[in-house]
Amino acid sequence: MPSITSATPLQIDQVCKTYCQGTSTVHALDGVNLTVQPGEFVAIMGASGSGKSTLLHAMAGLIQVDSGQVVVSGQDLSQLGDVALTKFRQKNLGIVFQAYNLIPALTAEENVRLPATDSGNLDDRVERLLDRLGMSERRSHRPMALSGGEQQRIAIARALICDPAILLADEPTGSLDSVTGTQICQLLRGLVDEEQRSVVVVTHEPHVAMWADRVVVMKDGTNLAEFETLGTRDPQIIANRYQESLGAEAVH
Ligand SMILES: Nc1ncnc2c1ncn2[C@@H]1O[C@H](COP(=O)(O)OP(=O)(O)OP(=O)(O)O)[C@@H](O)[C@H]1O
Repeated sequence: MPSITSATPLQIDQVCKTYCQGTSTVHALDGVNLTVQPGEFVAIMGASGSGKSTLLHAMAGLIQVDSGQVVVSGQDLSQLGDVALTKFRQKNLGIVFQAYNLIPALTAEENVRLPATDSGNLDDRVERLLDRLGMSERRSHRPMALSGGEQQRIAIARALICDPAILLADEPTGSLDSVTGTQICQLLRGLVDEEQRSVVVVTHEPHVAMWADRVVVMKDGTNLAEFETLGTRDPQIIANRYQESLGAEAVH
């Protein structure tokens, strides 16, 4: 296992999570290992039910794992109580969901400001983010008056307001048309290339995964295989590599 340093944004070591419902038991995560480097863009692919969202939620500290370690920027999340975990998450992780999860009663700008924990330079940070995401002109609109792509831009701005080193996104383009989805992927790529953030995206889509540096393939709660994209922006190549990976042995 690579050594954990505070500079390693994300280290997942032998993580297991089991759900029990009635008499049935689901091993949603079954010994997952994953390290995400600074300035790396990782896509997590896999069939429905393979454990992708559970893994992302474990990385975000949104669920407790049964065993194994989730270490974010040198901090083992299991060592934090609820309040400390919430504060740590706000400062160190940005999280984006398929459904945007904006507060309907607040304007776009108010949604972006909402998670800010310190007021230092807040106006400047909001301005820069709205500008960076091309949303300055739409700042006074409520979510209902924004397109899906605009809502996702605001959700990304909100996720970045505390300047986290890591952005986690669960199917961020799942509700968008392909042109808007590509714009969001380019934006995420820019956060890696221009700002050296680490980005982890859960996706079913090769045309989303192709923007990553590395694709991790999940199957039955394990990280079955992984491959580097080597800068190809060809979804067919990614789809072929993904299919080949499903025939591969587990990475452990
Ligand atoms: N809260 C829960 N309670 C019970 N079972 C759960 C819960 N969350 C996830 N599971 C189960 O764990 C397994 C993995 O689910 P998960 O949502 O991580 O898969 P996924 O790969 O993200 O699927 P999809 O692509 O359909 O979103 C599935 O069998 C799912 O039914």
